[in-house]
Amino acid sequence: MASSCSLFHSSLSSKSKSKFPLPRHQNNTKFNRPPPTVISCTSSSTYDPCPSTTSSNSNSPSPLKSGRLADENIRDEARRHRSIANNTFSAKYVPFNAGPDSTESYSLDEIVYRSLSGGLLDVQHDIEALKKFDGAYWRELFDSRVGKTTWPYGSGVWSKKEWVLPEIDPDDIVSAFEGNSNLFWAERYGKQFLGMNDLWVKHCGISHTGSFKDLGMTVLVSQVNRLRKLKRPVVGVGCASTGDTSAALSAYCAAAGIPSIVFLPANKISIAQLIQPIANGAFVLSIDTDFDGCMKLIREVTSELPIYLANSLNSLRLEGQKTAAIEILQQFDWEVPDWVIVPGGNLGNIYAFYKGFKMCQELGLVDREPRLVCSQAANANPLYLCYKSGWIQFKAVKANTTFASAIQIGDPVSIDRAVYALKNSNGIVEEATEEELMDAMAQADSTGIFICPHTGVALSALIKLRNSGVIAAGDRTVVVSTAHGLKFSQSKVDYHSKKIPDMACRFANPPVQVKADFGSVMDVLKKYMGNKTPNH
Ligand SMILES: Cc1ncc(COP(=O)(O)O)c(C=O)c1O
Ligand SMILES: N[C@@H](CCOP(=O)(O)O)C(=O)O
Repeated sequence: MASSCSLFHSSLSSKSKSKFPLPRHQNNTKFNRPPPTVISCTSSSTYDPCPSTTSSNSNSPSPLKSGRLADENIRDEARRHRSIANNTFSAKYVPFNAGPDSTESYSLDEIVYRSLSGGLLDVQHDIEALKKFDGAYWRELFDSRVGKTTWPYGSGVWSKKEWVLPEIDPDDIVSAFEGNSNLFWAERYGKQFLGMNDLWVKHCGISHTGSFKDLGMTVLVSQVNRLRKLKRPVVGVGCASTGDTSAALSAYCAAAGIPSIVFLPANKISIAQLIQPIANGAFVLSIDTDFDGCMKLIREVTSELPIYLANSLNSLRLEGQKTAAIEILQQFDWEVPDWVIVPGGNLGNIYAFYKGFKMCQELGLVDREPRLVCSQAANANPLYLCYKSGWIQFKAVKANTTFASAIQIGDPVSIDRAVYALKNSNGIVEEATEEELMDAMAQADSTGIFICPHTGVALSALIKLRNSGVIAAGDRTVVVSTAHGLKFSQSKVDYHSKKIPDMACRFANPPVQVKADFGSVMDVLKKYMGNKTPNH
């Protein structure tokens, strides 16, 4: 979108003591409540998902107040505890939605993105091993790790490590303690604009690089770190991006000292997004095409060169992203909301949410799943069109320019995953015009939220479903905010400048130009205050 900001020429411009040691799954006993004892370091056949503070070395320096030894950092500490852990959980790649007869599978240490038939892959966990622990066990384990700095559980993703990458050594993990993002009650927005009392925004954009992509990228880059230590041929990690995947990839790679290569569609992402990989030292290619063109190129390149593919075609990413769903349940004290609304582009995230909710139900943490809504920009709406055809026909589209630039995607790689997630959650797909999404963003911002345009797309879906009565006033509804509004400030500048062609910008709030003298300022303020009533 062209920038027209004449109005803005000035300054607008555990150390947790092992709470749950020694589940007795070796003899198949279902472990309902954590026993009160502390883990024994001599027990070689036990698994301690939550490391204790007990030192395995009696000659070690005495613990600091924090429980860490005097010369230890948090990684050292995790390493010391690792000797007492015997991991019994595992995961592997299988063809996505494979039938019960399929025997095709791959170790997560293999470099593979597609099944033999060319279809998508999925990370399949050993659910039977996880089921040896009941829902109460998992709920309490996950709850016990929130708000700590214990490596790696201080991360909202790695606090669910057993369900994410159970076999990775904590020493290989690359984490910025992502996740644990704010789920906030949109009280005024809900009441004023939608007559709702139980509307929530899951702020995944309040994150290390400003979007939900951090959740998946910590997992992918950690696995790459492991692969490189295993001497697998991975010289660098690459992605095509509309700006958020590239930001996350470059940051996590930079933290681990791994080269990153990003393919960006020239002039189609925000300045804030563009500068992120540049600043993080990625090799940035600005390519004269759109995202779908970049995606095609990176797929070709990664099949020729030892560059590991970091887009969500790679199912590892979704293992991290699914933790946002688990987190939502956790934040509601394991109560299930009625609706979760997610903006969709390449369509990995809607499946990740489905998978997170599904695992919680399957493993007994909750008894049902929410209904999912995926919302697209009308200018890039292939999933919406497929839904409207009764799921009969999917056709890629040429994505047109949208203020929701991170979802300007016409040929989503995870279309099959998205259709599966929506069909199995009694889901709905909606779309939003440019005016709808920008108005929704402006209204939400006016209640103090400051969302990105993609979240405006999700809110537009909510508005439509409320107006049609599909979502009821009392339904507990979560809108997933996928990126930080500050990454997309130019779209807000354009809107509040009222300079967007063919858009009324009904909720614009342009600044008032005023002379630098007391009288002029007083005149303007009196006029402004005359319209307000005192609120006693
Ligand atoms: C900010 C933002 N919101 C939503 C999405 C859509 O996520 P997905 O591609 O997983 O559908 C993306 C990326 O595509 C994004 O960057
Ligand atoms: N919005 C994404 C598009 C690519 O999605 P991915 O999840 O497949 O990496 C981005 O920011 O690049």
